[in-house]
Amino acid sequence: MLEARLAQGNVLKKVIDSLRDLVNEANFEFTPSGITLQSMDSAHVILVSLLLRADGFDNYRCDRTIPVGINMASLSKIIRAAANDDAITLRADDNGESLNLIFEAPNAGRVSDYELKLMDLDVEQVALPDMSYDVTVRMPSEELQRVCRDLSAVGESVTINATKESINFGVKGELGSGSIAIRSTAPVDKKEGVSISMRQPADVSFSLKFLTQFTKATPLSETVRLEFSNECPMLVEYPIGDMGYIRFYLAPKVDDDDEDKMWSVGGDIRDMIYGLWDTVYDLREICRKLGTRAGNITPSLKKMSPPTAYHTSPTSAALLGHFSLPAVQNEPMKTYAPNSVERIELQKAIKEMQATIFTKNLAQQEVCANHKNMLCTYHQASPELVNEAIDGAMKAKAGWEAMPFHERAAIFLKAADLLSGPYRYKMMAATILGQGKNAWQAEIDAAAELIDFWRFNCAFAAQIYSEQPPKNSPGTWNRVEYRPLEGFVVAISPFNFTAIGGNLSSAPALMGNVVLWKPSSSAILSNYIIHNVLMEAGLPDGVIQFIPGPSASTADALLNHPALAGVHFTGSTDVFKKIWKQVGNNIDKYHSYPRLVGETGGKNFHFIHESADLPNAVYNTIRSAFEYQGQKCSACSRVYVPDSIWPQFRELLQTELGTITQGGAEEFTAFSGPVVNRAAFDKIRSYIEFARDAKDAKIIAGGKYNDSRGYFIEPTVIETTNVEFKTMKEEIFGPVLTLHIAATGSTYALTGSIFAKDRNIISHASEVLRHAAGNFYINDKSTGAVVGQQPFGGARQSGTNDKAGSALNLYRWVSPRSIKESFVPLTHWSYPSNQ
Ligand SMILES: NC(=O)c1ccc[n+]([C@@H]2O[C@H](COP(=O)([O-])OP(=O)(O)OC[C@H]3O[C@@H](n4cnc5c(N)ncnc54)[C@H](O)[C@@H]3O)[C@@H](O)[C@H]2O)c1
Ligand SMILES: N[C@@H](CCC=O)C(=O)O
Repeated sequence: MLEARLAQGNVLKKVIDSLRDLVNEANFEFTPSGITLQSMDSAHVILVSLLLRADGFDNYRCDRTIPVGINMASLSKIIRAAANDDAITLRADDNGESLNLIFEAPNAGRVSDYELKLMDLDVEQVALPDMSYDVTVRMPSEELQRVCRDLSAVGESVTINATKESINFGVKGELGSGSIAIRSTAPVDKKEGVSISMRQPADVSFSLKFLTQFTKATPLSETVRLEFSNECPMLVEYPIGDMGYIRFYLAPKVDDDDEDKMWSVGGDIRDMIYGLWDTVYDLREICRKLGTRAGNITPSLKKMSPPTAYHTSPTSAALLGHFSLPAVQNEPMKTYAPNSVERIELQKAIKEMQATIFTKNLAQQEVCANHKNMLCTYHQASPELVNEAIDGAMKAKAGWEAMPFHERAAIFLKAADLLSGPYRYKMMAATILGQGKNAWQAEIDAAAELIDFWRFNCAFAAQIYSEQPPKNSPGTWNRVEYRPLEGFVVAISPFNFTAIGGNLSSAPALMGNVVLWKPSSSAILSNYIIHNVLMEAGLPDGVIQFIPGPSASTADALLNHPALAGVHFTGSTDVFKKIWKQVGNNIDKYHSYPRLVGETGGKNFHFIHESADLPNAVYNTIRSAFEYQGQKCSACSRVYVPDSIWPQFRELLQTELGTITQGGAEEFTAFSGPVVNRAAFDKIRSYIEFARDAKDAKIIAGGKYNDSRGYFIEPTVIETTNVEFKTMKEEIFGPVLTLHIAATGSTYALTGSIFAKDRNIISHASEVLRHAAGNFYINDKSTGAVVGQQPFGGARQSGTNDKAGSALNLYRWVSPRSIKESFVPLTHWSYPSNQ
């Protein structure tokens, strides 16, 4: 139910008058806090936004949001019947079928009652970014009206620029040209006169027709505010007393020669606004690239509505029950067999992504199976922007920390369901195209594992929160509270698992931390989709800040900040060591000791005993070494085969490798695909060439590569007689396997497998290899850990072994507080022994 009364009904008349020619049909929203309207013209050149606050009405009551679809011409006809000094009352029922307009003469001698039929409109709403512009001008609204009227006589478009002294309007047309300069007469903080504030110059060009139409709002306000930056929609705002405003946004004129320019999208204001959102994290960076200045959209940070006020309202933080989470199960995996529904849906998603995402310019993430195509354009954060993102996260911290656990968990459980359902194929398509996985590998990673991370982590977190001291002395109550860390957590993720990006960022967030997430430049699109899914699931703005950027400078900005409380890293050993050293060097700067969690490289082994089931050992070795082109940290890259079974092992391996198919995203039957990028291709190739030239090694399978279309490298097997051979020790991270007949130790200790039937051997190997692998397999391949089944992580140079997908990992993101409460007051300070 809405009832809104305005004694000065004339204001409403003027509002409708100013909108009449610009808006045909629109949804007004009547909300408890006021009336709003947003409308865009059909050509998407202008956007109108109206706000009338509830407290500006003499009487206002609205219990819930009611969208009211109105034909403006009809409304305008009715409202014209109100005299200028009439009071106007608007009344609408919840059913939204009609709107009553009641006009009362001042002495109540006349009361007119009209009923306007409402429409059911499906109108697109655009979320408007809160940006600040390079130039802000406040001037008398009549002056702007005059400028538009005068210049319209000469031409159709107006150029506007400003100096500190004046704002200048110029026009050119068939009959000649003209210009008007309006001088600055007042300081910026004064309401009268003309004031100009300028961060940097801007020179913009707009349609005069629309600008002139905007000036129909002149009777509403003595002043008007113009805000503009190059290549951005201009804002023209007429305040409506203290009650609200009418804002007009106008797309700049498009220069036809300029089609390749990022924002010259046919002058479409909707696309521009979406563009602003898309780039909200790094707008200034793009602008710098474009040689333009779009002012400082304060990145994601402004996008943040004020943090949800859990911390300000004691009742909203009340937890009035111990909620059991829904039981969690591993995500059932789909098979992608020929003609299955999932195969058809995934093929469709891959096609759609290829059709809509490839761009011809500013490309950064390639399609690795066809590197001429770019998967997405993305923009990199500058160090200043990273600092703003940190500030934004820190602003969101209090509200997030205070949100009860079951509310936080609900967000991640919902994200899991969104990914299991509507986002599954889109996420997989981005992983397939951008990171070079085939359907099954993408299913394992981008669907199942990430869903499992989100669901199981909620269950692990619930288990942690329920762990309480087992004992209480008489008259006391002991409790433990699992506080998030003081400061922010940095997540730095690798290219090779979409799920890892999602877990690195969301595990600390689930425990109440705010997170700055720097994704890998080779996994941008899939990781961006993860962020979108989390936002759609209800993650409050600012809690996880997604900040793609150049590795070193972004990491520097993050790691040098005094509020750094933790690093959740997965990637290569060298990079993690660098991070560790950097944190060590900065130790005096930080407010606390940052937690360092890093899962890093591996040199994973298959140990084949002569009692092994040979085909099982060979097939598992092929899967582990060559699925996803050996680009799993767990991939087998060295195999020990005793002399006695070597000929049979070798023969079967070579025969099977001869049947392996290789291809790109759409080739569902291909077992093997491309490696991720040029750097990986070159690195792997150099190892193959090293082996080809070596005296103590020979290539016994594969060894060819081709980067003419995508980064393809054949599954390659090197046999060596040197147990210390380079490819036996260094992580190659590609489809290259080295075989030797004797085992040796390694600085890495991530995964490893023993293949044997002899139980004594299995038992003995498990014993002696205890520290050789954080994930140890018996008669199974060294890859493919499943969340909730085999917590994952390695030791030695392979990482801190904090076991992703387990409670062990989540413990790293909390700082427990022990609380003891005494119920019985002391009656004296002395102890009995003092008597
Ligand atoms: N142990 C595990 O659980 C696990 C899982 C997946 C991948 N990995 C390892 O990751 C590596 C492959 O992934 P990758 O190529 O993306 O790794 P990488 O080390 O090149 O990059 C990982 C992340 O670190 C960032 N980075 C690069 N240089 C940096 C610097 N100087 N400071 C801070 N950050 C920097 C990258 O931009 C990326 O986001 C392999 O070594 C693999 O074994 C390990
Ligand atoms: N957890 C994955 C590896 C992740 C690293 O790339 C596996 O067990 O294969």
